[in-house]
Amino acid sequence: MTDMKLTKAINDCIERREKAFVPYIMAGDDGLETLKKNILFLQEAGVTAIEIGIPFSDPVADGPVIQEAGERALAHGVTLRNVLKELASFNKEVTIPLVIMTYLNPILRYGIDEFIKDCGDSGIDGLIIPDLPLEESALLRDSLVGSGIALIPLVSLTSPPDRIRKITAKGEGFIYAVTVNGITGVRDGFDDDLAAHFERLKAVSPVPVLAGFGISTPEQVRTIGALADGVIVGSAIVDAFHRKDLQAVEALVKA
Ligand SMILES: O=P(O)(O)OC[C@@H](O)[C@@H](O)c1c[nH]c2ccccc12
Repeated sequence: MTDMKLTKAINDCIERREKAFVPYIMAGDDGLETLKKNILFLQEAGVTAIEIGIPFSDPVADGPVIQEAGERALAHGVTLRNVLKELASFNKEVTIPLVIMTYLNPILRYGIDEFIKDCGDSGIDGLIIPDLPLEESALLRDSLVGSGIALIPLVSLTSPPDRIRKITAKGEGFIYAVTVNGITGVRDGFDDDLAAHFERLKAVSPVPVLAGFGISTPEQVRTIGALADGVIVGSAIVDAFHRKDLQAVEALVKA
């Protein structure tokens, strides 16, 4: 599915010889009213799309910065349901694609069909569900047909070639290429083999390939961005918003 809004937005960047930049924010960190403010700020700064994290009690893939942001959001009573409702309230002001990142459990509790319908009303263009393996993805994939919402797969550094082929073949929106083994968070160095890994991924993927995990400085945005079609930055953005350091957010976008 290369005609989805999300894929188009990234392909437009590639055509302009730019890289896609997708920041991750924790929905409702420091209160649900920050959601609109942060999304409109990032849109104004020129990001390609935004990944909106839903706080969850058992965030197995998240490092400390995102875990703590999730705990703050949960303390403010933020749920998948009130995030979608809030997004729907200012949907018309948002022109860039929005992606929801959530673990599977909140979707199952919500009810799959109702969730997908509400995503449509809130202007959601993609889903990242880290604990939904390819083998189980039919669960959602079938209900998503015709919705225009992309199911974005994650590919890890250790995925063997055969699995990479299977995952990318079903890829929608973009491929989320995880650049480190382990949890999200700030990191100093990357695998020497990263360039070759991205070459292999881009060669088989029908949709753009974005790199995420451990990218936290403008310098890393440039070096890792050069290997992929763009980057996803989570912990560094979450941290900068929490410290109200909007200049740091902009520096990452501009890189
Ligand atoms: O925080 P980092 O290292 O910049 O990585 C991005 C990441 O935070 C974001 O995409 C994300 C947050 N939680 C996740 C869980 C799984 C996969 C991805 C994510």
